[in-house]
Formats: sequence, structure tokens, C-alpha cells
Amino acid sequence: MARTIAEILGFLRTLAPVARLVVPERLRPVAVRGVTLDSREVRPGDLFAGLPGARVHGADRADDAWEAGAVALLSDRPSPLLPSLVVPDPRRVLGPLASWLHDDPSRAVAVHGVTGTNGKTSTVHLLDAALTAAGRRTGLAGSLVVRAGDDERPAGRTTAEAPAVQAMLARCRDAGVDDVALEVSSHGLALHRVAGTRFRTAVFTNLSPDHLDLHGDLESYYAAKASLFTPERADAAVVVVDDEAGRRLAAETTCPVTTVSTTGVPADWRAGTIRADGDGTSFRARGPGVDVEVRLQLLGPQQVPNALAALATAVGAGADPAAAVRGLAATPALPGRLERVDAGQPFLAVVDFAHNVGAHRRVLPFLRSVTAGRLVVVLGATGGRDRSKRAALGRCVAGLADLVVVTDESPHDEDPAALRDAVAAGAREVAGAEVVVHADRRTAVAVAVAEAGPGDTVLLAGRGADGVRIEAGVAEPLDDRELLRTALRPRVAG
Ligand SMILES: CC(=O)N[C@H]1[C@@H](OP(=O)(O)OP(=O)(O)OC[C@H]2O[C@@H](n3ccc(=O)[nH]c3=O)[C@H](O)[C@@H]2O)O[C@H](CO)[C@@H](O)[C@@H]1O[C@H](C)C(=O)N[C@@H](C)C(=O)N[C@H](CCC(=O)O)C(=O)O
Ligand SMILES: Nc1ncnc2c1ncn2[C@@H]1O[C@H](COP(=O)(O)OP(=O)(O)OP(=O)(O)O)[C@@H](O)[C@H]1O
Repeated sequence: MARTIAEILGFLRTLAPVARLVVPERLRPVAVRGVTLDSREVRPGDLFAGLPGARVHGADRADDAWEAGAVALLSDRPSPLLPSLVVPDPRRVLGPLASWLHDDPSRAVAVHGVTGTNGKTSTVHLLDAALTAAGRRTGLAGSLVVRAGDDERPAGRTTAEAPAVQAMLARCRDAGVDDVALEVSSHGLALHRVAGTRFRTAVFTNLSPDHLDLHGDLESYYAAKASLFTPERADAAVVVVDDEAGRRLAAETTCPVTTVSTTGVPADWRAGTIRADGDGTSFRARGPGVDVEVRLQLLGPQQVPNALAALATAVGAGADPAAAVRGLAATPALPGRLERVDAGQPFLAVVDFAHNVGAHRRVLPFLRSVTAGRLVVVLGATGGRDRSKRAALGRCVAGLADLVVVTDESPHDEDPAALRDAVAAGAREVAGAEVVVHADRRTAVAVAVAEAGPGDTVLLAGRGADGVRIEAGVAEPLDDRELLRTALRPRVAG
């Protein structure tokens, strides 16, 4: 991908006419071989994008980038050390630039971007399975994994930074991939991580309060999601219209739109006769020219809109409906998404990534429906994220469970006690709620398991398959599935 600085300046001027090149005296610009936005990840020959952040301005790390071998800077200010491409908003141009440097991979593969508060990971995996069963070669990028053809890597976060997104799409193209299912978080949209990507389909699952620390209010959160659904970015839209935001988006988008409903709202694709139990989920899917029974291994009716949106997207992309349905049926339980942990105990034990009210409102009524006895939920809140949702989470869960065990999650730089207090205070607002607090997550899980008997359910919520807990800058391995399995052992032995 080697390009001269003059070529890059020419490209940047198509995006930002005021783009200029500032070359320190006695320096001669050399060709750029890659691009990164973190000085700690610079490789020799890279263009270093020094972006303004919440904590530091990347341009202030230009000396580290230079030492690591960067050959140029892209920023809103020049550096005395490096030939500098200066634009007013470097984050905004980074995606298109990275795409251009990789010869625009999203023009060569069909990218299906999935956004929404909940269900993105599930939907990209279902879509990937549907397309694969229909004979397509696929790539997938989401919270759990990043896979380009046979090249599979662990995911860093839901939506990677722009240079990584474009590099992944380029790997897909080079591996002969036809379709990529890409998770698009609202952070990804607001921070322009998928800018420069051409989407074949933009998929919307739902919207409920979350991430308001970044977006400020629900309207801005909606606007961030809706920004994907324009003809400038996407050829077509698939929108679940089960909630108000979906109905609004379907009405507002100027992309050709296919609607999906699981609640009886009129739509192009509809789900009926939904059955969900402890072994799986089934429903009847009706769409244009399609009327088919769908059986999922995945637990919970919240997977029905995800699966139907995946089916509508796959069929819209040319997949054979019957093959796509076989792919949905073959999708195994997803790590940390209502994942059963079975150690032989006489009750249902599950780990789920529910970490907002929208998710708990879907998942807890389902768990109640398969629970003859008591529903016990272990709950916490992650630090450094949306403060406004903590008490609401406690209130919501206490209203739907029989016993709430409040505990630590991943406090990051916050006081763990304050996080617990916020959740517990919300839970205790519910009249008659049974709420206990155990700071240590292992102890909390052990208490929940000790409380459970035949016919009960224990839900360990909030972290899903996340394998790392962070407190005060210190990371320790912590896997909720392991935690629950360990706590269940004595119950089985006993
Ligand atoms: C809140 C948020 O999203 N923050 C993002 C933001 O960080 P920031 O503004 O704090 O960055 P900063 O630390 O001030 O640094 C500014 C710039 O200097 C660079 N830098 C910094 C230090 C250094 O030594 N060298 C250097 O080059 C950084 O790479 C950055 O480009 O810009 C950084 C890159 O420019 C991102 O890495 C960072 O994401 C952080 C890691 C993050 O955790 N984000 C999460 C919340 C996130 O994106 N989550 C969504 C999913 C949410 C969900 O659905 O649950 C996701 O898509 O994963
Ligand atoms: N369609 C849905 N509606 C409401 N809740 C859902 C839906 N699908 C999944 N959930 C809930 O959201 C949790 C996260 O699911 P999933 O990982 O598929 O979503 P996500 O949008 O990728 O989340 P994140 O971006 O935070 O990783 C699940 O564990 C479940 O509790």
C-alpha cells in the first residue's frame, strides 16, 4: 500500500480542501507503508494519526511515534519531527484514508453492518452462519472474534479503530471473501471508526438507553445509529420495527428499507408462533415468497428479531432462504449470551451479557417463564461507563427477580463500593425486593448458587464472555462461566 506524501495530500484534499503539508526543515518526505492512530503500535514506515482524545492529544505523542519509525503525521497540528498532513478533523478523514490506502476493500466485498443497543453480536453470528450455509465465503468482526476467511483473531472491542477495520476488510478481500458481517457500535459511528466503508446492508436491531456518557441523550444516541442508514453509506437497510426507534428509522431512512417485526407490527418479514424454552427457540418466519419454520439452538425470544433480521439480510443479499435457515439452526450457543452452565446441578444456571435495562427486560421474563421456583440474579455495574443506567438496572432487575445479589463487575478507575451502592440503591427502591450485597464476585456467585434449589434459576449477568476484570489499572483474568461452574461444583458433589 506504499503511497507518497504528495499522493496522500492529494487524496486528503478531496475530503478536506484545506488539508496542507508542513515539512520541517532538512526533512525529505518518504513513502508511507501503513497507518496507525496509537504511537505505541507504530511500525516503521507508518503514517501516525495523532488524534485529539478525552485524555491526551495524540499529536503530543508524535515523538514516540517518530522513535518507533513513523514517517509522517496526520493531525490538526504539525509536528517539528515529522512531515505533517494537517486537517481540521483528522478522526473524520482517517477511515476514508485507510480505505483508500487499502484500495477500498468494501467495494470488493459485501459488508453488512449491524447496529443497535442489543443483539449486534448475536445477529452477526447468525448472519454469518446463514450466509455460510448458503455457500458464501464469509468474514465476521464483532465483540467476540474477528475472522477474515480462515484468519481468526480475538476481538479487541466491538468495532475496531478505522485502520484496523480497513485492514480486516482488505484481508477479507484478499482471502476471496464474499460477505462480511460487521458489528457497528454507536462508539464506532460517533468516533468515525467505520467511515470510508461502503455497506451493502445496514441492519438495525433496537434502541434503549445505554452509552449516554458518550452521546449525552437518547436523541443523539439515535442520531449516531441512524447515521449509518443513508444512501451515501449503505445500499439497503434492514430495520427491526419492534420498538419506536426502529419504526422511526424505517420511516426516516432514505435507503431502500426492508422491515422486520416479531410483535405483530406490519412488516416485510414477520415472526409468529414464537416458542422459547430451556432447550432452544423456534418461530415461523414469513417474508417475501418465504414461509418457513426456524429452529434455533440459542436461548430466549430476544434471539428471534436477531435471527429474523439475519435471515432478511441474507436473503436480501441473494442467499437461498432454506439454506439460510439451516445456517441459523446450526448456530451454536454464543459465548456469554444466555449461555447455560451445566455441572449436573438440579436447576438452570446461565451467564448473560445483559448490561442494560433493554436487555434485562427481554431476558428476565423469559427466564421467569422457564423457572418454576425462584429467579436469582447476580448483578453489578461496570465502571467508566454510563452512570445514568446503574440505579435503573438495579430497579429493573429487582422488579423482575426474586433475589438480587449485587456485586462487583469491572470497576476500571471507579470506586467499586460506589458502583455497588448505585445498583443496590436502585434495587432497594422496589417495594418488597430481596437485595443482598457481596463485594467479591466469587462470593456473590457462591451465595446465589447456595440459595438455589430444584426448579430455580441463577443468572450471572453483566460480563458475558469478557475474560478480563480491570480495577485501578490492574487487569486480572475473570471469566463468569468459570466462576459459575466452580460455584456449582460443591452443589453437585453435595
Ligand atoms: C470512550 C472511547 O471510546 N474512547 C476512545 C477514544 O479514547 P480517548 O479519547 O480517551 O483517547 P486518549 O487516551 O485521550 O488518546 C487520544 C489519542 O492518542 C493516542 N495515544 C494515546 C496515548 C499514547 O501514548 N499514544 C497515543 O498515540 C490514542 O490512540 C488516541 O488515538 O479514542 C481511542 C482511539 O482514538 C479509543 O481507543 C478509545 O476507545 C476506548 C479504548 C474504549 O474502551 N472504548 C469503548 C468504550 C468502546 O469503544 N466501546 C464500543 C462498544 C460499546 C458497547 O456497545 O458496549 C466498541 O465499539 O467497542
Ligand atoms: N434483540 C435483543 N433485544 C434485547 N436484548 C437482547 C437482544 N439480543 C440480545 N439481547 C441481550 O443483549 C445481550 C448482548 O447481546 P449481544 O452481544 O448479541 O448484543 P450486542 O449489541 O452485541 O452487545 P454489545 O455491543 O454490548 O456487545 C444479550 O446477552 C441479551 O441479554
